[in-house]
Amino acid sequence: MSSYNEVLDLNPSSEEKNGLDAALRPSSLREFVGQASLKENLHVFLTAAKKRGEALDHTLFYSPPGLGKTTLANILAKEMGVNIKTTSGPVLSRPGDLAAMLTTEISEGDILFVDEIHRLNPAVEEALYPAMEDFNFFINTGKGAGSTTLKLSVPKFTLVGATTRSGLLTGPLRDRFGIVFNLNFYEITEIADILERSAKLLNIEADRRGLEALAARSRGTPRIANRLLRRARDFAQVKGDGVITCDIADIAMQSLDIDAEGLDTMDKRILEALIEKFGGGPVGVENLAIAVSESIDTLTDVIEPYLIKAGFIARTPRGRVATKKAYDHLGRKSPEGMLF
Ligand SMILES: Nc1ncnc2c1ncn2[C@@H]1O[C@H](COP(=O)(O)OP(=O)(O)OP(=O)(O)O)[C@@H](O)[C@H]1O
Repeated sequence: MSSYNEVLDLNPSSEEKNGLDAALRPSSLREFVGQASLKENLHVFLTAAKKRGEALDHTLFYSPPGLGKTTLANILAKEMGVNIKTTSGPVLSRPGDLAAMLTTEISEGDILFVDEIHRLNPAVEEALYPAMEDFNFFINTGKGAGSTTLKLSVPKFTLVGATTRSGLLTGPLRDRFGIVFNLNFYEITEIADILERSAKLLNIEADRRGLEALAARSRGTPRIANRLLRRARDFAQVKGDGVITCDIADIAMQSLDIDAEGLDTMDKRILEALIEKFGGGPVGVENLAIAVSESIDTLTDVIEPYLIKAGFIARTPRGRVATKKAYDHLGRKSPEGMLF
């Protein structure tokens, strides 16, 4: 269990993914805010595939959690006018699970969305290669000398994979995706636009400055923004007149221990450890994780990407270092002649 602030914890429960996330998910590329060049390219690839009457090429989305990979997979299905079947790397534990899905639940042109695709079992991953390439699936039956291999044809489907880092995928799997997109953290104005849409859908009253104040603390991440919106609504109803204003946003964020840069106590503990225990670094991620009692995966995939993007931590070949911005943010004097 992560000790990370609940509101900022990016690993959503399945209730959240199927509940709030799903309710607020845009259903067309037009409604999807931000990621301009990705949208433009995706629009071209979708239109071309539709014109040719073919399935879309296998597509990989990678980004830190909560930036819209699942949303885009669903949009692809809607825009192509096909069905989507959703699963995840850890759930597809045996090649037989994949065979069953591809032969009974998927039709020509459909999308198979595999979240956390980097967590596929190697045997399933190997079975996936010929399915992606030639739409064949090989099943081994029996053992030893009596074993045979059955070849099944599967419908021409599109595999859409999602992962937090493309480097987590094996080379052979990555090479089989014709389309690969990285989603970036969103700008504050884009997050404020997303919040405006969410506020309308959830019937929440808010003014633009209030939404911008929330957006500034959302770590460039729509999932966090939508959560902060709901928490701020509680404060607006109890401490104000129901409208989320800048003041209400400030009160809500202070109560949740989220500072003006969107950092919480865990972020600050990481920066403090980096500066105090490791003299500002460089330090390996393993030692940093131990120092703050957090898992290496959560630190590298969930917490650190934003701290790097926001300029608090720099990654060097010798490890992580605290930047001048980190020293300033914590009110510490930075060493003379800092490089970052
Ligand atoms: N560009 C966007 N415009 C509007 N809403 C967005 C956008 N991107 C994400 N969201 C909203 O943010 C929430 C989280 O998005 P989503 O579940 O697609 O993220 P994800 O990258 O798949 O996360 P994870 O990696 O944890 O599975 C959803 O409610 C979604 O509607």
